[in-house]
Amino acid sequence: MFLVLSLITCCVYIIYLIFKKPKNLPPGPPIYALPLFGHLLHLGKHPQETLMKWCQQSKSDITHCYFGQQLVIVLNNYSLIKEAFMDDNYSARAQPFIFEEHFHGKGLTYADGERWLIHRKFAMDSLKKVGMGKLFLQDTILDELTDVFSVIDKEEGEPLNIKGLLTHGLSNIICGFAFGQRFSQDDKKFRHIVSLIEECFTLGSHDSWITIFPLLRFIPIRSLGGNYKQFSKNFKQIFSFAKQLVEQHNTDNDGEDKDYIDAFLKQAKNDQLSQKENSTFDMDQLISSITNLFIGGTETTSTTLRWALVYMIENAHILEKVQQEIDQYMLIHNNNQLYVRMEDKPFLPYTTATILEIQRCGNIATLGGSTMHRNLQNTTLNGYNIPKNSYIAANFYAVHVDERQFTQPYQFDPTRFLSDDHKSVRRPAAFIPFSIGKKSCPGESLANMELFLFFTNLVRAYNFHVVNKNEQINSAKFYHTSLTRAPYDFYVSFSKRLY
Ligand code: HEM
Repeated sequence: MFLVLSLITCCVYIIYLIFKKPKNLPPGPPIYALPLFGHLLHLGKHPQETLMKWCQQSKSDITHCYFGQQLVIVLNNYSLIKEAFMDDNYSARAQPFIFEEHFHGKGLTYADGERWLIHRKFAMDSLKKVGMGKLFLQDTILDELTDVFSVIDKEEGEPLNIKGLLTHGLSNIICGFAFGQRFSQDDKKFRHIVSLIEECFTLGSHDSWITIFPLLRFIPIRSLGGNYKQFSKNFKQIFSFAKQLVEQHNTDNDGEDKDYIDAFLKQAKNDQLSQKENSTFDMDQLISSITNLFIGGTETTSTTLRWALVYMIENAHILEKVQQEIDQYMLIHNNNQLYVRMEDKPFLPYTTATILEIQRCGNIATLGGSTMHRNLQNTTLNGYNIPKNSYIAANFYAVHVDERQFTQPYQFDPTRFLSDDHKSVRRPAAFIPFSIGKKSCPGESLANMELFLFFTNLVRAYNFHVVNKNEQINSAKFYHTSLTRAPYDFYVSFSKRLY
């Protein structure tokens, strides 16, 4: 009898936990949350688009839903995202199982509180010292571009999937200036690591079965484990690559810090010598931070550049205008210069506006990667209660197609970023591909430099086309959403331009 009563009590308690709902939450979606699964099964292939639709249906820019049992508050407009992300209360990171399991709250992206504050500042300061955001870094980027061009030249006329090539070049930039080592395009081991990162971006997803039922990973049935096993295997190899970077580092350097690893190891030594209690400068923290910077600084920029190719192929008249602007400017002002450089940027407003429009339409930041926040205290937003430890999802996609901010948002039109006389660039506040607030992307200045130098020089040097245009390229359909919103693989052939 006692056993039966205990069982009934347990069941009632579990049902209570499943159905208990905090009071005065933002409106919910038009679909009921399923026990255990929440709304995950209804999010579809492109969650940010579904969430935007749910917001529109509930006529509210803020809604709630459940990823499994986890309450998620979705912010669908710029002012709500700004209000939340400027507030320290929202500065913690969501910890989906697949990341928590690998980072254990260490590194830059998945650390919280004091640890995150210390290491975010340390990383920003030391990366700035070695070049991030500084003009001299462009020479490193242009060296990498030279290598990318030499591979394109070898393949001239042949269909080429530029993804691996771009990702390799961009990883090398962060590896070279931040970690003190670069790898040639022929380096098979590095190529392999880069391909693992690319694969992680496709495999990692917030809505896998493992996220809802982490214990499933112990059941040896492949379909239940989903992509998790491969994702985890890849991550372990990337961590071990980061470890090698540290081990191969020359630690006898007492002079100027040459890179981020140098600066970190020196700080760790100082903390040890001064017997600092609770120092967070340990090996796990270093390896996790390197992995965050390496992964964060690689696929994101490469995916944006692949969107650039997609939009330029779809909008040939815009590509022509960009090429004309660059050709005319370089012919008159910098005829002897091999490459377009950062100093030329103010004189290329149409080209710069085109890059911004590629970022707005490409919308690579999704909810599945490192973009969801978590609030540390119970609070209110827009008059609604936001319980402590909710996941806060900024729907950047919804912001960038919000008609109140961008007229005719589904049209690819760089002139929206130009002043009335088309002579300078204007950036509306609601353009936030790198997010806003204290947790916004620390790699923004590096990414902007890479995008400008890679894009301008690529379209100046080459024309490109797809062999099977109709089948392969379609910005409205031809993409997948996982850790980033990225075009499917496609092949283009390049031909050299005369300029
Ligand atoms: C086009 C390229 C890029 C885009 C669109 C992008 C976008 C973003 C976004 C939206 C976030 C989340 C911000 C938030 O939580 O509010 C983020 C975080 C982050 N990004 Fe980027 N990113 C790019 C390139 C880079 C690069 C080049 C690096 C490396 C230097 C990098 C490193 C990181 C790191 C470490 C974080 C986590 C920051 C933290 O939690 O404090 N990203 N990025």
